[in-house]
Amino acid sequence: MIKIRDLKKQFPNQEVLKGVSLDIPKGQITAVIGRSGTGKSVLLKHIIGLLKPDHGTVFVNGDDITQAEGHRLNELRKKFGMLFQNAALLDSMSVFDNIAFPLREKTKQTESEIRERVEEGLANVGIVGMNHKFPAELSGGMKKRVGLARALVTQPEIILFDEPTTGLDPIMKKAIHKLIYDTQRRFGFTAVMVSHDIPEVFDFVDQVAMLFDGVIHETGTPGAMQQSTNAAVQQFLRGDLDGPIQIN
Ligand SMILES: Nc1ncnc2c1ncn2[C@@H]1O[C@H](COP(=O)(O)OP(=O)(O)OP(=O)(O)O)[C@@H](O)[C@H]1O
Repeated sequence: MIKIRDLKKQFPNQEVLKGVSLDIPKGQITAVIGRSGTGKSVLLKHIIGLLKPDHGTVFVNGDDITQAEGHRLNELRKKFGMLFQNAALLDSMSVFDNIAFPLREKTKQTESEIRERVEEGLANVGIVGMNHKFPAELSGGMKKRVGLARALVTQPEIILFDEPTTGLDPIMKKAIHKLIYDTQRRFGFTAVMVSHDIPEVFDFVDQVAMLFDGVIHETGTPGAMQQSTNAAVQQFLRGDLDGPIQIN
Protein backbone atom coordinates (compact mmCIF):
# COMPACT_ATOMS: atom_id res chain seq x y z
CA MET A 1 0.00 0.00 0.00
CA ILE A 2 1.18 3.51 -0.80
CA LYS A 3 -0.03 6.21 1.58
CA ILE A 4 0.37 9.81 0.43
CA ARG A 5 -0.32 12.47 3.05
CA ASP A 6 -0.56 16.25 2.64
CA LEU A 7 2.02 16.39 -0.14
CA LYS A 8 2.98 19.92 -1.16
CA LYS A 9 5.32 21.01 -3.94
CA GLN A 10 6.00 24.47 -5.24
CA PHE A 11 8.17 25.35 -8.25
CA PRO A 12 9.56 28.89 -8.66
CA ASN A 13 6.50 30.17 -10.51
CA GLN A 14 3.72 27.97 -9.24
CA GLU A 15 2.37 25.85 -6.42
CA VAL A 16 1.62 22.50 -8.07
CA LEU A 17 0.71 20.12 -5.24
CA LYS A 18 -1.19 21.86 -2.45
CA GLY A 19 -1.79 19.00 -0.01
CA VAL A 20 -2.30 15.74 -1.89
CA SER A 21 -3.52 12.81 0.22
CA LEU A 22 -4.28 9.46 -1.39
CA ASP A 23 -4.25 5.76 -0.49
CA ILE A 24 -3.10 3.49 -3.30
CA PRO A 25 -4.24 -0.05 -2.49
CA LYS A 26 -1.82 -2.93 -2.86
CA GLY A 27 -2.37 -5.24 -5.83
CA GLN A 28 -4.82 -2.94 -7.60
CA ILE A 29 -4.73 -0.43 -10.46
CA THR A 30 -5.28 3.22 -9.55
CA ALA A 31 -5.74 5.76 -12.35
CA VAL A 32 -4.81 9.38 -11.68
CA ILE A 33 -6.76 11.72 -13.94
CA GLY A 34 -6.85 15.49 -14.25
CA ARG A 35 -6.24 18.38 -16.62
CA SER A 36 -2.94 18.82 -18.45
CA GLY A 37 -0.42 20.57 -16.25
CA THR A 38 -2.19 19.82 -12.95
CA GLY A 39 0.78 17.88 -11.58
CA LYS A 40 0.04 14.22 -12.29
CA SER A 41 3.61 13.48 -13.44
CA VAL A 42 4.97 15.54 -10.54
CA LEU A 43 2.93 13.33 -8.20
CA LEU A 44 4.34 10.13 -9.78
CA LYS A 45 7.88 11.51 -9.39
CA HIS A 46 7.25 12.02 -5.66
CA ILE A 47 5.94 8.46 -5.30
CA ILE A 48 9.16 7.04 -6.74
CA GLY A 49 11.39 9.52 -4.86
CA LEU A 50 12.64 11.41 -7.95
CA LEU A 51 11.34 14.68 -6.49
CA LYS A 52 11.36 15.76 -2.85
CA PRO A 53 8.26 17.51 -1.52
CA ASP A 54 8.26 20.79 0.38
CA HIS A 55 5.94 19.14 2.88
CA GLY A 56 4.19 15.78 3.40
CA THR A 57 4.92 12.08 3.25
CA VAL A 58 4.77 9.14 0.85
CA PHE A 59 4.78 5.84 2.70
CA VAL A 60 5.69 2.85 0.53
CA ASN A 61 4.85 -0.25 2.59
CA GLY A 62 5.48 1.81 5.72
CA ASP A 63 8.76 3.46 4.61
CA ASP A 64 8.64 7.21 3.98
CA ILE A 65 10.38 7.56 0.60
CA THR A 66 10.42 11.37 0.91
CA GLN A 67 12.94 11.05 3.76
CA ALA A 68 15.11 8.37 2.15
CA GLU A 69 18.55 9.19 0.74
CA GLY A 70 21.45 7.28 -0.83
CA HIS A 71 21.47 3.51 -0.37
CA ARG A 72 18.07 3.40 1.37
CA LEU A 73 16.45 5.39 -1.43
CA ASN A 74 18.02 3.05 -4.00
CA GLU A 75 16.69 0.02 -2.11
CA LEU A 76 13.18 1.53 -2.00
CA ARG A 77 13.36 2.38 -5.71
CA LYS A 78 14.06 -1.28 -6.49
CA LYS A 79 10.43 -1.98 -5.57
CA PHE A 80 9.35 0.10 -8.59
CA GLY A 81 9.10 -0.29 -12.31
CA MET A 82 8.17 2.65 -14.50
CA LEU A 83 6.68 3.01 -17.95
CA PHE A 84 7.17 6.55 -19.23
CA GLN A 85 5.01 8.50 -21.65
CA ASN A 86 7.19 7.87 -24.72
CA ALA A 87 8.33 4.40 -23.50
CA ALA A 88 11.78 6.06 -23.06
CA LEU A 89 13.65 3.27 -24.83
CA LEU A 90 17.36 3.71 -25.35
CA ASP A 91 17.66 4.19 -29.11
CA SER A 92 21.21 2.89 -29.36
CA MET A 93 20.27 -0.44 -27.75
CA SER A 94 18.41 -3.42 -29.19
CA VAL A 95 15.06 -4.52 -27.75
CA PHE A 96 16.93 -7.28 -25.91
CA ASP A 97 19.40 -4.87 -24.30
CA ASN A 98 16.63 -2.39 -23.43
CA ILE A 99 14.71 -5.05 -21.51
CA ALA A 100 17.90 -6.48 -19.98
CA PHE A 101 19.02 -3.01 -18.84
CA PRO A 102 17.28 -2.93 -15.40
CA LEU A 103 18.46 -6.47 -14.66
CA ARG A 104 22.06 -5.48 -15.45
CA GLU A 105 21.70 -2.28 -13.38
CA LYS A 106 19.80 -3.60 -10.37
CA THR A 107 20.65 -7.30 -10.06
CA LYS A 108 23.66 -9.62 -10.15
CA GLN A 109 22.05 -12.12 -12.53
CA THR A 110 24.25 -14.01 -14.98
CA GLU A 111 23.91 -13.42 -18.73
CA SER A 112 22.12 -16.75 -19.17
CA GLU A 113 19.62 -15.89 -16.41
CA ILE A 114 19.13 -12.47 -18.02
CA ARG A 115 18.52 -14.09 -21.42
CA GLU A 116 15.85 -16.32 -19.91
CA ARG A 117 14.12 -13.40 -18.16
CA VAL A 118 14.17 -11.24 -21.31
CA GLU A 119 12.70 -14.09 -23.41
CA GLU A 120 9.95 -14.53 -20.79
CA GLY A 121 9.38 -10.76 -20.82
CA LEU A 122 8.97 -10.69 -24.59
CA ALA A 123 6.48 -13.57 -24.37
CA ASN A 124 4.52 -11.79 -21.59
CA VAL A 125 3.83 -8.82 -23.84
CA GLY A 126 3.38 -10.81 -27.06
CA ILE A 127 6.48 -9.76 -28.99
CA VAL A 128 8.56 -12.93 -29.16
CA GLY A 129 11.34 -12.75 -31.78
CA MET A 130 11.81 -8.96 -31.59
CA ASN A 131 15.10 -9.17 -29.61
CA HIS A 132 17.38 -7.85 -32.32
CA LYS A 133 15.25 -4.94 -33.48
CA PHE A 134 16.11 -1.37 -32.54
CA PRO A 135 13.53 1.13 -31.20
CA ALA A 136 13.58 3.13 -34.47
CA GLU A 137 12.33 0.00 -36.29
CA LEU A 138 9.28 -0.41 -34.02
CA SER A 139 5.75 0.98 -34.23
CA GLY A 140 4.37 3.04 -31.33
CA GLY A 141 2.42 0.04 -29.99
CA MET A 142 5.50 -2.19 -30.13
CA LYS A 143 7.56 0.41 -28.27
CA LYS A 144 4.95 0.50 -25.47
CA ARG A 145 5.09 -3.31 -25.27
CA VAL A 146 8.89 -3.24 -24.99
CA GLY A 147 8.58 -0.53 -22.32
CA LEU A 148 6.09 -2.69 -20.42
CA ALA A 149 8.36 -5.75 -20.70
CA ARG A 150 11.22 -3.64 -19.33
CA ALA A 151 9.07 -2.33 -16.45
CA LEU A 152 8.02 -5.91 -15.59
CA VAL A 153 11.37 -7.65 -15.94
CA THR A 154 12.57 -7.06 -12.37
CA GLN A 155 9.17 -8.27 -11.07
CA PRO A 156 8.58 -5.02 -9.17
CA GLU A 157 5.95 -4.71 -6.46
CA ILE A 158 4.79 -1.39 -7.88
CA ILE A 159 4.64 -0.12 -11.47
CA LEU A 160 4.03 3.52 -12.34
CA PHE A 161 2.59 4.24 -15.79
CA ASP A 162 2.77 7.80 -17.09
CA GLU A 163 0.27 8.04 -19.94
CA PRO A 164 1.16 4.61 -21.34
CA THR A 165 -1.04 4.91 -24.44
CA THR A 166 -0.15 8.40 -25.66
CA GLY A 167 0.00 8.64 -29.43
CA LEU A 168 -1.64 5.28 -30.17
CA ASP A 169 -4.76 4.64 -32.24
CA PRO A 170 -7.95 3.72 -30.31
CA ILE A 171 -7.63 -0.01 -30.97
CA MET A 172 -3.97 -0.12 -29.93
CA LYS A 173 -4.83 1.96 -26.84
CA LYS A 174 -7.35 -0.66 -25.82
CA ALA A 175 -4.87 -3.46 -26.54
CA ILE A 176 -2.24 -1.80 -24.31
CA HIS A 177 -4.77 -1.13 -21.52
CA LYS A 178 -5.87 -4.76 -21.68
CA LEU A 179 -2.26 -5.93 -21.68
CA ILE A 180 -1.51 -3.83 -18.60
CA TYR A 181 -4.69 -5.10 -16.93
CA ASP A 182 -3.97 -8.74 -17.78
CA THR A 183 -0.34 -8.57 -16.66
CA GLN A 184 -1.37 -6.80 -13.44
CA ARG A 185 -3.94 -9.50 -12.70
CA ARG A 186 -1.36 -12.20 -13.49
CA PHE A 187 1.55 -10.78 -11.48
CA GLY A 188 -0.40 -8.84 -8.82
CA PHE A 189 1.75 -5.71 -8.72
CA THR A 190 0.37 -2.40 -7.47
CA ALA A 191 -0.20 -0.05 -10.41
CA VAL A 192 -0.55 3.72 -10.58
CA MET A 193 -1.47 5.02 -14.01
CA VAL A 194 -1.72 8.59 -15.20
CA SER A 195 -4.18 8.64 -18.07
CA HIS A 196 -6.13 10.95 -20.35
CA ASP A 197 -8.08 8.08 -21.89
CA ILE A 198 -11.40 8.88 -20.31
CA PRO A 199 -13.68 7.02 -20.02
CA GLU A 200 -11.92 4.17 -21.90
CA VAL A 201 -9.39 3.54 -19.11
CA PHE A 202 -12.24 3.08 -16.60
CA ASP A 203 -12.80 -0.46 -17.92
CA PHE A 204 -9.28 -1.46 -16.90
CA VAL A 205 -8.70 0.08 -13.44
CA ASP A 206 -9.93 -0.52 -9.88
CA GLN A 207 -9.79 3.02 -8.52
CA VAL A 208 -9.80 6.51 -10.05
CA ALA A 209 -8.38 9.60 -8.32
CA MET A 210 -8.94 13.05 -9.80
CA LEU A 211 -6.28 15.69 -9.21
CA PHE A 212 -7.65 19.23 -9.46
CA ASP A 213 -6.30 22.50 -8.11
CA GLY A 214 -3.40 20.82 -6.33
CA VAL A 215 -5.40 18.26 -4.35
CA ILE A 216 -7.13 14.93 -4.93
CA HIS A 217 -10.61 16.22 -5.48
CA GLU A 218 -12.39 12.88 -5.53
CA THR A 219 -11.51 9.17 -5.41
CA GLY A 220 -13.71 6.19 -6.17
CA THR A 221 -14.32 3.15 -8.30
CA PRO A 222 -14.77 3.92 -12.00
CA GLY A 223 -18.53 3.40 -11.60
CA ALA A 224 -18.74 5.69 -8.58
CA MET A 225 -16.76 8.41 -10.37
CA GLN A 226 -19.10 8.25 -13.35
CA GLN A 227 -22.09 8.60 -11.01
CA SER A 228 -20.41 11.38 -8.97
CA THR A 229 -22.47 14.46 -8.15
CA ASN A 230 -19.28 16.53 -7.85
CA ALA A 231 -19.54 19.30 -10.46
CA ALA A 232 -15.79 19.37 -11.25
CA VAL A 233 -15.68 15.59 -11.73
CA GLN A 234 -18.69 15.66 -14.04
CA GLN A 235 -17.33 18.62 -16.01
CA PHE A 236 -13.99 16.89 -16.47
CA LEU A 237 -15.46 13.51 -17.46
CA ARG A 238 -17.75 15.17 -20.00
CA GLY A 239 -15.09 17.58 -21.25
CA ASP A 240 -17.43 20.56 -20.73
CA LEU A 241 -16.09 24.09 -21.14
CA ASP A 242 -18.47 25.44 -18.47
CA GLY A 243 -18.19 24.57 -14.80
CA PRO A 244 -15.93 24.98 -11.78
CA ILE A 245 -12.83 24.06 -13.79
CA GLN A 246 -11.70 27.26 -15.48
CA ILE A 247 -10.00 27.22 -18.87
CA ASN A 248 -6.75 29.19 -18.76
N1 LIG B 1 11.12 20.26 -12.50
C1 LIG B 1 10.20 21.22 -12.68
N2 LIG B 1 10.52 22.53 -12.51
C2 LIG B 1 9.59 23.50 -12.65
N3 LIG B 1 8.31 23.27 -12.98
C3 LIG B 1 7.93 22.00 -13.17
C4 LIG B 1 8.86 20.91 -13.03
N4 LIG B 1 8.19 19.75 -13.27
C5 LIG B 1 6.92 20.11 -13.56
N5 LIG B 1 6.76 21.45 -13.50
C6 LIG B 1 5.50 22.18 -13.72
O1 LIG B 1 4.52 21.61 -12.89
C7 LIG B 1 3.25 21.61 -13.56
C8 LIG B 1 2.70 20.20 -13.54
O2 LIG B 1 3.43 19.40 -14.45
P1 LIG B 1 3.08 17.87 -14.74
O3 LIG B 1 4.01 17.40 -15.81
O4 LIG B 1 3.07 17.11 -13.48
O5 LIG B 1 1.59 17.97 -15.30
P2 LIG B 1 0.65 16.79 -15.80
O6 LIG B 1 -0.61 16.87 -15.00
O7 LIG B 1 1.39 15.49 -15.76
O8 LIG B 1 0.36 17.26 -17.29
P3 LIG B 1 0.11 16.43 -18.66
O9 LIG B 1 -1.24 15.79 -18.48
O10 LIG B 1 0.07 17.50 -19.68
O11 LIG B 1 1.23 15.45 -18.83
C9 LIG B 1 3.50 22.16 -14.95
O12 LIG B 1 3.11 23.49 -14.98
C10 LIG B 1 4.99 22.04 -15.14
O13 LIG B 1 5.48 23.05 -15.96
